Amino acid sequence: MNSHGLAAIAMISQLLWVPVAIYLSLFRGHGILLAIGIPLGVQSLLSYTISIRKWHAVNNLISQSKDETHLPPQYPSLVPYVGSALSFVWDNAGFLRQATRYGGRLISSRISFLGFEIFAFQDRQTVAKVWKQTSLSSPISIFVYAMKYFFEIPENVLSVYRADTSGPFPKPHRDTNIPPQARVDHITHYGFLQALSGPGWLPTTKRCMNALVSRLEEKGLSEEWTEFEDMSEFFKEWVGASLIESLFGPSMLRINPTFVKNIWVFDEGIPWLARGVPSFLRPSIYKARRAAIAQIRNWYLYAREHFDESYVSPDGDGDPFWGSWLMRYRQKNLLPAEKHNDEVLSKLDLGLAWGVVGNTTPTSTLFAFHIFKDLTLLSRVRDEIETSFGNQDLLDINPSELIKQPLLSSAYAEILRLFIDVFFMVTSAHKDVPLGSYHLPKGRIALINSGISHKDDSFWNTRNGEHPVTSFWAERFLIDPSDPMSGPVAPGVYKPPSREESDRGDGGKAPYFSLKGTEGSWFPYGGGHSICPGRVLAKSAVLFVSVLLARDYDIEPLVERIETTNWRCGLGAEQIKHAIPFRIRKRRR
Ligand code: HEM
Repeated sequence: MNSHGLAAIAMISQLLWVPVAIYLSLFRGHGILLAIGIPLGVQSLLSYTISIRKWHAVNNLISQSKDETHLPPQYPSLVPYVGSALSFVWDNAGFLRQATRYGGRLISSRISFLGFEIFAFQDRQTVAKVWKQTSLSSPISIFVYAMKYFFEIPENVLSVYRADTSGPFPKPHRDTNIPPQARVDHITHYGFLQALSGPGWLPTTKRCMNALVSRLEEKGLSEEWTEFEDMSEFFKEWVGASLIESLFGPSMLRINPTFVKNIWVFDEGIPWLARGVPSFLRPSIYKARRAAIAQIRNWYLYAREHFDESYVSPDGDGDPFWGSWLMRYRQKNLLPAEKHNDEVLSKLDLGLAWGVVGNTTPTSTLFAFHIFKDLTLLSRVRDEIETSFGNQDLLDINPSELIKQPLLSSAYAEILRLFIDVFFMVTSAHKDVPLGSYHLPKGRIALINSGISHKDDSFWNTRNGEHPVTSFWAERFLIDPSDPMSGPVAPGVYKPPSREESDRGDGGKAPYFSLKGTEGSWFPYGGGHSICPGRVLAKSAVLFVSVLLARDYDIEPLVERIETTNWRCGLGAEQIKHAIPFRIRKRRR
C-alpha cells in the first residue's frame, strides 16, 4: 500500500473515536481504559507505519533535491507527543547516531520530543553550511545552558543573556534595540576573540610555554626513571596549571594554591551537573565549585590592590596581577554590564578557567600517550622537531612555526577527531536560514554532534580498512602528493584541487597537512563565528608539550592502550577510563 492509502486509513481511524464517545456516554466508568487505549493504540501504530514509509520515501528523494525549502525528514516515533524523548534521554549519542544515518550515509532529521521538534543536522553539506551562516553565529543559547547548570548564574542575569538578541558582532543586529551595557554576547565574545585568536594569542602562548618549561623543571626529574601512577593526574597538575597561569597570571595560583585541584574536582562533576544531580548527592562537586569561586573573588581583591598600568609587560598583554589583557578587559567591560557584579563575574571566570583547561589538558595527555606508545612514530616526531628547530632553545621556538609542523599537526587533528565529542546547539533568532538541501525555521533548535561525524566511515580515509575510523592513525591528515591513497578523506569523496599543492612553495613533493574537504565532518571546535576562540592556543600548547617531552625526555606508558567512556557525552574530550601509570626520565644527550 502506498503512503496515500495509509494516510486515508489513518484519517478513517479517527472515526474510531465516534463509537468510543457513544460507549463512554452510555456506560460511564466501565472499561474506560480499554475504550480509550484501543483506538489510541491503533492510531499510534498507523501513524508510526505512515511515518516509517515517509522516512524512507523522503530520504530516498532528498539526496536528489536542491530545494532549500525542505525540512529534514521526520524520524518515526511510536508514541505521539512523547516522540523519541525516552530513547534520546536513555542514550542520546546512540539514539542520534541511529536517527541521522540512512543507507550507509549521514543525514539530517527532525526528532519529536515532548511536543517539540529538534532538528539533528549530520550530513556534511548541511553542517558545512551551518558554520557559514552568520545568523547562526551566536553560541548564546548553549552559553546560557552552561551558565545556569554548571556555574549557577542567577536567573536575573541569565535573563540579560537571553534578552540579548543583538548578536556577537560589533554592530548590533538591525532589528534589535539592546542598550550597550546589555550587549553581553558582544562584550564577552569580543574579548575572547581579541585575546585568544587575535593580538593576544602570541603573548599568551609564550607565557604558557614559559610556565610549561618552568613547572616541569620544578618536578626535579633526573636521568633516572621516575614512576608516576597516572599520566592524566600528572598532566592535570602540570599542563592545567600552566594554561591557567598563562591567562590568569602567577598571583592567582600563588595566593590560591588549591585552585587547580578545585577546578579538576569540579570538572569531574560536570557530567553530574549536566544531568541535574543535586548537591546532597554529590556534595564534593558543589564544594569545589564554591571554593574555586571564592578563590577567584579573593584574587580580584588582591589584583585590585596591587595592579597599576606600569606593570603591563612590553607586549601590552601580560601583567603579574591580572595575568593578561583578557582579564583586565573583563574587569573593565563585563563587570559593569547589566546585573553583573563580582559574584557573577567570578562564576563566569570559573567558566573561562574550565574552558581553558577542560579539553586541552586531556587532549595533551592523549596526544603524548599515543606518541610515546609508538616508538616508530616517536622517532619520526623527533626527526620533525630536529629538522625544524635543531638545537634552538625551546623557549625561542616560534609558535607560528610550531603549529605548521605537518606530522605533529596531523597527529593532533587525529586525536581531536578520535576523542572530541561535542554537541552543538544552533538557532536563528530573527529569520529562517537556508542550508542547502534544508532550511532551519526561525526560533527552532538544531543539534549537531561532532563524535558522529568524526567517525563516519563513509567519509574518512581508512586506507581500505587498514586504519578504521575508531583507531588512531597519526598520518591520516597528511597528503602525500605521490600517494593517491593518502589524505583524510576517502578517495572518491573529495579530491583536493591541484592548486592546493602548488600553493605550498616546496615544489609540491613533501607530504603536507590538510583539512581541506573536511569542513562538515571535522569540527572539534565548532565552526563559523562561534568556533572555539582558544583553538590556536590549544594547538600550540599541546604541540609544545609534545615537543618539550619528545626532545628532552623519555616516557614509557606502562599500559598498552587507553580506554575512554562516553560518560561526558557531548561535553568535549572523552573521559579516560583508568589510570595511566608511566615512567619518565631526562634524555641523555
Ligand atoms: C583541544 C582543546 C579545545 C577544544 C576541543 C575546544 C572546543 C570548544 C568548543 C567545541 C567550543 C564551543 C563552540 C561553539 O559553541 O560553537 C568552545 C568554546 C570556547 N572555548 Fe574552546 N576548546 C579547546 C580549548 C580551548 C582553550 C585553550 C581555550 C582558552 C582560552 C578555550 C576557550 C574557549 C572559550 C572562551 C569558548 C566559549 C566561546 C564562546 O562562547 O564564544 N578553548 N571550545
